[in-house]
Amino acid sequence: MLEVLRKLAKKKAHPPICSAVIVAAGSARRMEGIDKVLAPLGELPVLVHTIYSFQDCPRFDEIVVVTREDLLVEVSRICKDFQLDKVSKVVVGGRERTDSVLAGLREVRPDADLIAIHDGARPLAPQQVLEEVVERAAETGAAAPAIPVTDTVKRAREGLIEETVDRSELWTVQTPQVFEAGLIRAAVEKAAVDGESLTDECGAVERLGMKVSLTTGSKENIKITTPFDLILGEAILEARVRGEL
Ligand SMILES: Nc1ccn([C@@H]2O[C@H](COP(=O)(O)OP(=O)(O)OP(=O)(O)O)[C@@H](O)[C@H]2O)c(=O)n1
Ligand SMILES: C[C@](O)(CO)[C@H](O)COP(=O)(O)O
Repeated sequence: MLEVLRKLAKKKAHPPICSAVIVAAGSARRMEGIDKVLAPLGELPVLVHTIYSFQDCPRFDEIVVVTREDLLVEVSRICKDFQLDKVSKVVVGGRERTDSVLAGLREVRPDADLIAIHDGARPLAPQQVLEEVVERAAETGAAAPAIPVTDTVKRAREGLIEETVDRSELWTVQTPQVFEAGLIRAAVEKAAVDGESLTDECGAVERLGMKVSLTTGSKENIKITTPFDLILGEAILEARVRGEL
């Protein structure tokens, strides 16, 4: 089935229509009271950096932003004020990540060939990461950026090491994760029906028994998870201004 879709996509005269769903409807429990998607990073809110990455990337035709109900008006205003004209919809997410992804998928244009799911809390994804992951997904149907684990990894219980885990096959996976439109819709809908709580969308596709290709991630593509990540984000932006990154 996937093979057939792939061949059909290749036959299309146009480059794949690509939509991005940016999920920003979380409650930022690990941020010690900071509303991370609206927190300032450099001169701009985190979410504006995130949306700009996709606005600037010629591969993307449309952006759907998923937000919390209490931020709907503010996020819609921000998209207008910053002239983020690829944003076609701003919609309300749900309690679990999967609910938010589903809410976004429902608003994606029906003729999209590829859909990228990206964390609103990843504001600094380099263009090269976006380009490569879209290109690979167009070839294989599913791709995600990742970086190899470099620390030694231990499995521990109650503060005591039980074993050293072989890290040679371990990767930390990032977003955007890009999929053929039919595949990601089917995978996330099934995860929701099954009540699966997933931390990323590759997980939903893996559960269908499908393979996801890894592409080159970036250490700059941090996820703002704790307040310390805002300090890291500022340092990355400053290094970019100095031309060091
Ligand atoms: N129900 C949810 C949960 C998460 N997200 C989004 O998924 C991304 C990655 O999630 P995470 O970093 O865990 O964000 P939060 O869920 O907000 O953080 P926490 O787990 O600390 O509460 C974020 O952009 C977040 O807004 C979402 O849209 N809807
Ligand atoms: C999707 C993700 O960013 C990939 O690394 C990550 O799994 C999100 O995890 P979180 O627990 O919701 O922060």
